[in-house]
Amino acid sequence: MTQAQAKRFQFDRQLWHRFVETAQPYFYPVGQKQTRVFLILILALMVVVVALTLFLSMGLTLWATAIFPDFFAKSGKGLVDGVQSLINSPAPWIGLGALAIAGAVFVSQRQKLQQRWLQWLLLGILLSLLFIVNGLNVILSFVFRFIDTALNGKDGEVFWQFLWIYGIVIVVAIPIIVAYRYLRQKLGVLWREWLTEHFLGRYFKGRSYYRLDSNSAYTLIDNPDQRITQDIQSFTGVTLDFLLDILDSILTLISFTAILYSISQTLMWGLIGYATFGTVAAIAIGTRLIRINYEQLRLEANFRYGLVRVRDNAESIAFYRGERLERKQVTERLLGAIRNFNLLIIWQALISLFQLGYNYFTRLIPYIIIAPLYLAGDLDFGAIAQASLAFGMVLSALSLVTNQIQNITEFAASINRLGEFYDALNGPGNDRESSSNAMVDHITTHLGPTVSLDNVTLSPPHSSRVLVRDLSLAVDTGNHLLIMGPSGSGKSSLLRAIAGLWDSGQGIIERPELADLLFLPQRPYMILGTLREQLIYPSSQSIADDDFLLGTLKRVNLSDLAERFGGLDSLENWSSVLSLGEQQRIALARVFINQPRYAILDEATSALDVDNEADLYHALTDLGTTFISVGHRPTLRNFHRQCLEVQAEGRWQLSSIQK
Ligand SMILES: Nc1ncnc2c1ncn2[C@@H]1O[C@H](COP(=O)(O)OP(=O)(O)OP(=O)(O)O)[C@@H](O)[C@H]1O
Repeated sequence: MTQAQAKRFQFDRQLWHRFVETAQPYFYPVGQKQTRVFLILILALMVVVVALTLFLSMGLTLWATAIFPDFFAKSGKGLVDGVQSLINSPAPWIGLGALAIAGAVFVSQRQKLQQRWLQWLLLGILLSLLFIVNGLNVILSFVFRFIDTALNGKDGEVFWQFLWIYGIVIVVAIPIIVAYRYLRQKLGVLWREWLTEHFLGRYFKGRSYYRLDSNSAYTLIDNPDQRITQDIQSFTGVTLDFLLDILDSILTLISFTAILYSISQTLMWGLIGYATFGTVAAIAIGTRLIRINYEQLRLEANFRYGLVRVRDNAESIAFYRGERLERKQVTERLLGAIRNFNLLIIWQALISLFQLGYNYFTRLIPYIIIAPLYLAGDLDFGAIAQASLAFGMVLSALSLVTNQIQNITEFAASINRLGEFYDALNGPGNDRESSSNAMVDHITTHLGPTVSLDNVTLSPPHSSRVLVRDLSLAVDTGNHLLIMGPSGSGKSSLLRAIAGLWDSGQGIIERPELADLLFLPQRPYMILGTLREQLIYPSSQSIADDDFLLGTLKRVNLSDLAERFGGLDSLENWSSVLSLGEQQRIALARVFINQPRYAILDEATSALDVDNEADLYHALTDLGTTFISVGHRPTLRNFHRQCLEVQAEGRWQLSSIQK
């Protein structure tokens, strides 16, 4: 593994940048220095939530005191006094000031936050619910303390009173907790939908899906499908989980550390030291897991793709009776995933060993420290249980990283996969730059009224082999060109260069906008959709009425097709229910329907009989479309005006065809 590769699997700045690049856009535009503003906005949101919760809890306490004055006078005196002194302190004014500042921060960013208010609102509600759940936990810790102490002191009245309070708190808490969980998932789903669209937009823009060449041995981006599906889903879900868990831990720390501090300072400081040690150790062990998790995601995706290929090529495999080899290949992919998984569970076991030791051992500590205080009469009985509860809460808050290290490393792996993908999608030619071909010049494409090539030398990607050297030709309107030559000489490659798919080499290609050209590739491509969508492809909206579509089917000799399958809106797996010749005729029908200025036909009639082929070429000539065809049959010469013969080692010969 190179040093650069090893760097992909560390907790470092690059991982942080990748995380921010992927996570931020849903909430705030990404760009230079924008992350700071984004973090300030999160802080402002927290300030709003804290201030509102402060006012809410003060208001609720005053309201409850007015309704149950006797109870609060007897049992809740401390709380009422606390709230009264809070009201008389500068806290409410500070709260109001903080609210105003936080509000101003949001207002100042309103333009950049356009269409992003829903996510901020949901995040705000989630944070508020989180605060409330935390507050309820603190109340419960006191309720139990009073229950235990009342039991120990045999005070029946107080005992029953607090049992009632417990019941009431639970009735309030359950719907809040359920709403909190629901909203957390809801925000995750909305975010996933947005982020997936965001990636899909880039994946299809500038033909990135082709440029990434994800099935090639040179690719940096394997299995984009898995990155767009599984990686994004886990990214959004886990980011929210972690964000809220971290905030929850901070709140728990603030509320329960105060309780713990009031019971025993030694216990609190010891705990903080212990948790710091645990976190550092967990990160050190966990770093190794990032790479293993990354590999696991890749190998699982390879395995799944192996099976998808079998499904897509079922008929060819069945003809060849290639089951044994296919099964062997799929099994090898499975074994690759299993081997890595075995490594993963060994490391997980090692981490569990550390985590369990860490967690079990600490359970004893509060008793060891608190019991002597109780036995000496310095603490009431309920304080022991409260101290253990507070200790447990603070410990779990401080041990977030230690306890979640496996999930964190899985998360880091998916951040890396998404980050790499994002970089590759955003930087045109990023992957090409890293290839050995980086020094080779590129063919330049200009827009012009007709197709012409000027001194074009063309090579396949990642190769120094020359397919054609210094080729110049012009295909003016109506001056149809036929390209011939031995198999593998570079005929289809020339078409790829005209389409802008390949640009390794030199020279200039002039062509109209791609929207004015229609390429029919060598292997007919049938989309997933209805017969109508099939015919109008690559247009996505209806560009012709039913009569025209049925007339075109007749023109390409498929007049019974619509009837055979139940109309233009019938849905089939067209690539398996149509013969190759029928698929080629559907592809030609697309030329009649879309009526491009140039049709580029790569052996597009190779599966048709000679008469059918002649009919279709005559119809194409009548249409007024200029065509460039690649083919082997000598009869094709009858329909073209010039012929390019591609020969070995980059040589070629251009001649006009005399009628
Ligand atoms: N993605 C690729 N990377 C590297 N080389 C490629 C790639 N695709 C095709 N080639 C090579 O480029 C050469 C030209 O391929 P091309 O498809 O243009 O041949 P062709 O003349 O159209 O052949 P045929 O008549 O058999 O369709 C072939 O030797 C092929 O192996």
